[in-house]
Amino acid sequence: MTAIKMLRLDGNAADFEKRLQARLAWDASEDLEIHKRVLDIIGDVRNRGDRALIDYTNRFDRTAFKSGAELELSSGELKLAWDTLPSAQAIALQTAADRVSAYAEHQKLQSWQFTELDGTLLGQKVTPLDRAGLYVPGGKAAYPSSVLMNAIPAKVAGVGELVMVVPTPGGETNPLVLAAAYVARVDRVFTIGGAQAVAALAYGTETVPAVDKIVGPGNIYVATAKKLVFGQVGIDMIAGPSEILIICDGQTNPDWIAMDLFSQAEHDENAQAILISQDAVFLDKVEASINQLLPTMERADIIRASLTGRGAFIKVADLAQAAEVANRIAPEHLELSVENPEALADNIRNAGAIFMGRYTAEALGDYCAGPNHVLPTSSTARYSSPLGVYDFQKRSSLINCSAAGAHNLGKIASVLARGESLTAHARSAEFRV
Ligand SMILES: NC(=O)c1ccc[n+]([C@@H]2O[C@H](COP(=O)([O-])OP(=O)(O)OC[C@H]3O[C@@H](n4cnc5c(N)ncnc54)[C@H](O)[C@@H]3O)[C@@H](O)[C@H]2O)c1
Ligand SMILES: N[C@H](CO)Cc1c[nH]c[nH+]1
Ligand SMILES: [Zn+2]
Repeated sequence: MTAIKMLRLDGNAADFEKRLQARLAWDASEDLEIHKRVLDIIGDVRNRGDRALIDYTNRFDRTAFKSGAELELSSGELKLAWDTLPSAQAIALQTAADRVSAYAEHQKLQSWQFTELDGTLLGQKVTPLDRAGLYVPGGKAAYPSSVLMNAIPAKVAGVGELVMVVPTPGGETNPLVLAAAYVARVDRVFTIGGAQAVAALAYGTETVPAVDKIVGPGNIYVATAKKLVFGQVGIDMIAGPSEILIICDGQTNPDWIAMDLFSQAEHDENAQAILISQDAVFLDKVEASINQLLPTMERADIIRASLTGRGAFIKVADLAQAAEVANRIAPEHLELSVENPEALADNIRNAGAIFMGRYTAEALGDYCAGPNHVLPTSSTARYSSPLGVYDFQKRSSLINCSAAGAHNLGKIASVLARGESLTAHARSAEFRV
């Protein structure tokens, strides 16, 4: 096995910015081809409904479904999966679900209103979505934890109906995924994936009900489909390959840091794992740990491809510069493996989730710490936030004018409406003055 040599970047080099951006760039060379293929799939599912859904599912997931009804799992199947789960798994799943739920309760938006002096009431009414679609990835790996992370905030928000889709390659259902759907009280589960599942959720078929919003991560076909159906339905975000950025002061066990980098690299050949330190000798030690630990990993090939293709070690002058670089990268996950993580966190503006201190492995957040693991990737943490209860709630403005309020506001509206030459607007307001 050839040793991995991590790409080294120097934060003070003249070409640093250029080299960093090149490393962060997400290869979009195939995008147009995939875009076209996904558009075709969506169009076909819209036109032919279940028939197209079944054809694509059988083709891409190597299944042999004949009718739409076969695509749905019964509530009995979900319960059976839960009832027959080994007790250690059942306890872990339930504990994780309880923690995710307790955290989500803090995120609930509440309706509010206030009354003005003339008796006019203004406010905002918060309403859960009627029906949400949850995409749970299932191509290369099964993700029971993603079931919890997507479904629980929706339930806490009070969504009327939760419809989950998950591909079952080769027709194999994953018991832990089904048990997670049971624990999270998902209402309906369909064994479909990819762009065809997203299209079915967006437009509905004879079997799959159309939803109001689709959430959840997935591969490039899923992400592209979500982009294309946006507008017909809401979407949470376009989640790209997993990312981890670690800032370490050089005092954490290098094996821990190497394994934390592996933890996200093992998701995908395109996952991104980056380490920043002011200590060049420590970077060497972590590289040695990587090479020592890699042969012990089950997903060594994926980790190797990820680290060599998209990983990097960045040497900076000090932790202040490390924070600056992290803000530019705006990673999905940021570990602050330093002596005083609170002080460093004060300087962080852009990150999906911040894991503070040497003991806070990112993996804990993936499963059971409580915060959601569906997070903004590809630098989108500059402007977006983790999946949460608020993604399943919408807001309506409330206006209830008293007679006095209608009089006061009517005069203002009239002037502005006439300024826009919108006479009906003006007269509608004036009638009440
Ligand atoms: N951000 C997060 O929170 C999070 C969580 C879990 C997983 N992930 C990511 O989600 C992704 C999951 O990807 P996956 O592939 O394992 O599962 P997936 O469920 O996203 O994709 C599988 C589906 O892709 C479709 N597909 C495969 N090849 C195709 C082709 N040639 N043409 C058309 N459709 C095709 C098939 O329909 C298949 O059902 C990974 O990148 C992983 O890192 C992210
Ligand atoms: N790290 C992933 C999000 O990037 C979530 C996950 C699920 N299972 C393990 N990890
Ligand atoms: Zn993970």
